[in-house]
Amino acid sequence: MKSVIVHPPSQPIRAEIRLASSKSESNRALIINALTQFKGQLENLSTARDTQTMMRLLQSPEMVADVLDAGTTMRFLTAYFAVTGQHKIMTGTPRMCERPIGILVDALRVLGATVTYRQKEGYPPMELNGFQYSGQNRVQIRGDVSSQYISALLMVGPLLPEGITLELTGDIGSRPYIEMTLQQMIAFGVTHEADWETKTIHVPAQQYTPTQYAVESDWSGASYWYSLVALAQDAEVELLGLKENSLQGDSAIVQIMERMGVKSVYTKRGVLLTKIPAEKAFAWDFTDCPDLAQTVAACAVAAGIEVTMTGIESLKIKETDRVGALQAELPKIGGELVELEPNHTYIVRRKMEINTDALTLPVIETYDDHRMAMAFAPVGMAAPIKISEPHVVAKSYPSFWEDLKKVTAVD
Ligand SMILES: O=C(O)C1=C[C@@H](OP(=O)(O)O)[C@@H](O)[C@H](O)C1
Ligand SMILES: C=C(OP(=O)(O)O)C(=O)O
Repeated sequence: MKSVIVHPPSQPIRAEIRLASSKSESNRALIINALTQFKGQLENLSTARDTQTMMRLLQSPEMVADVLDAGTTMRFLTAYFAVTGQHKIMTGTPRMCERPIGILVDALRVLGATVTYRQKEGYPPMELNGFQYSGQNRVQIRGDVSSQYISALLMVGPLLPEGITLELTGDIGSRPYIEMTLQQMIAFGVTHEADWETKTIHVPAQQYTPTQYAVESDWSGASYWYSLVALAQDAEVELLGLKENSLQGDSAIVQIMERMGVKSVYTKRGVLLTKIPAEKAFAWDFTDCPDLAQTVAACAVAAGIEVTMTGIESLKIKETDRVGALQAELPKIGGELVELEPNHTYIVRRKMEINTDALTLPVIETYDDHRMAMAFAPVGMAAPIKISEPHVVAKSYPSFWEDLKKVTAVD
């Protein structure tokens, strides 16, 4: 289908939604379980394409590992195949081949991996050609480009003869994802010492213990439901399978949405979202939760809330340049994302009322980015909205449109 239209609901929304499970947790669990020779038992793995791709490539005897557009799959598998000495060619979609990987490859080379770039230095595709431990287990690595490089190295760290010591340099982005990695390693019996003052993480050499591990629902996917409740006239939604003490940093959506008009109450089955009054303006730092930025930006414009956003630099190297994509698409719903301080502080706000004329509906382009589609869909609660290339959601939340159809018309 080329596009879908999301219509405002014709009646109050009362719904229970079983979310997709977290692709971040799933992809870590799969790598770690592979390092137990697949002896553990993983439950509730995500149906996300990124996770399905990870499962397929972990089992595949083929030399070419095509990760499609899955960042974690590319970064985690590169470290896994490199350190386990497998001969592989790592590649992906054209966009994946524009997403940098040099920082991870440099670190793997320090440890003893043989890696060659097949096209452009620092970017996929690359060829992995064996591993011989260099005797050097202390690696300096930038923390401000992608935490996925750090997670990838931590997970293979216990296999190295002397473990691994990572010294993170610069600011640390997406830190909760690093902590998620460390917590999942603990769940499989692997210990570490992390000193966040000196930004040093040490994982001694040791073995993973096969474990039964159940993946939580996806808080990033939950964020679209929060936005929907914020924007609908009358809505109560229970999201099943979420926990108060989550490993996922995107559970910060609870605090953000408390300011945008949604109250969260944890239930036995998940979390119940209800409406409360919203603030008119507030500031939020997205350094720890970059995947929430698009949800908040689209919701802010539709709700008429002014949000000062920082910590969104990493958005430029994700599935698309998400800052550019928001700047191109928000004006179609009457909003703008303005850069106040170069590459640092942005403001997102409404400039004019949303167009509700069915004949001239705004068409939101999605740039092969699942989060562009899902972030703009809830705007349909306020006025009809057309979303282009809706199939993009398959990357993380394949049943998104079916779930949305439980509460409103989508055609
Ligand atoms: O480790 C992970 O599972 C992820 C880390 C984040 O990426 P960065 O570390 O590149 O910000 C996040 O944006 C991505 O969706 C998933
Ligand atoms: C950035 C994302 O994923 P990845 O980096 O794993 O492709 C995302 O899911 O928003």
